[in-house]
Amino acid sequence: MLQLYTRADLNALISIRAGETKFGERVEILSSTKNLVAQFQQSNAKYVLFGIPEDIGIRANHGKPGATSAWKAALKSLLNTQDNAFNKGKRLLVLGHLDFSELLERAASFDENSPEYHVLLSQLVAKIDEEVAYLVFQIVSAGKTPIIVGGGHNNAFGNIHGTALGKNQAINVVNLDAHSDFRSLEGRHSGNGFSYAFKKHFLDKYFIFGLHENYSSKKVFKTLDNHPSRIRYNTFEGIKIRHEQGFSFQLNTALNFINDRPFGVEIDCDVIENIPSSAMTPSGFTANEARMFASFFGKQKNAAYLHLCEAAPNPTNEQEMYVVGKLLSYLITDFMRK
Ligand SMILES: N=CN[C@@H](CCC(=O)O)C(=O)O
Repeated sequence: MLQLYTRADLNALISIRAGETKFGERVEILSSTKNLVAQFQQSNAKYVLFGIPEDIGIRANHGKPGATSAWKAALKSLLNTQDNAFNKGKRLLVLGHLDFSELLERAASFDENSPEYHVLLSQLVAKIDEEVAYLVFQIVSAGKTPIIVGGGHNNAFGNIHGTALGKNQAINVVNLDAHSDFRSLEGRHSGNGFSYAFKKHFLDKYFIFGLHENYSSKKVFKTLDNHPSRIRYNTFEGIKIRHEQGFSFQLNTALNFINDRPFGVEIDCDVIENIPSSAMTPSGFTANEARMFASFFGKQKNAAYLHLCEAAPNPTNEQEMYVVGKLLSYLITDFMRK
């Protein structure tokens, strides 16, 4: 269920300072969930931000839980950036979050040792898919660009589905990720959002940017290689370790591949070095390279949404919450820059 935020909710997160205006003081909000599409249409904001604090898809994919806390960290950090000529709060409508606490409770009640455990979790993920897709559809059909903070990468499926319905056509996606998330159609989880979207014809062309060569199976590579006109990828090792390809050149290669129709922009934080996530890595793109990616694709006319997912800061660790919040807030504001 969509949980809207009031001005008071946002103000409680903002450190107001005399003589300065914080980004959060300028963002738009909504006061009712009625007629969302009409309300979005009336808004002057180009972007609509919402969170998906859940990690059920990650659990269903045998991953390390914890992605529920990224949204809280991101929102606080974003609202406290400065509002200025570069960084304009009025361009963003902060909607709220999809509240899946009931599903999270159900997931926590399942017996991890039961042979049915992952199947039951997948069924909950399919419910999350429906709500994500419906909300994204409403935002996109009102002509706005959703910015979504997860949550697991399972939510790519709802994003692609909702955007395709809102645009009345299959869409393309560029995904900055160590993994393709193109696993088998074995029940929904965070490792198969793109394969399901492809199978259901919501996803036309898919470019994976920065795959880690050690973490995709032969089977997955074979599946990706089976669709050369619709699926392309480069690898982190090819770009950053062996220097076979330049980062900027690859940004343009990916854009040329996906720019023939609206495209989604996905960033899985497990591609960024030392960021707490289900598949945290000491070797990956830097925060600045992820920022370049968000900025580069955010500027494109066909950019239809931004999804930041899989960051999993420990909510009791202030330092982790601070670092992840700041990273996500940079990525959001880079994407929004003109
Ligand atoms: N979305 C992530 N997908 C990775 C899982 C990484 C992990 O959580 O360990 C995958 O399926 O391989």
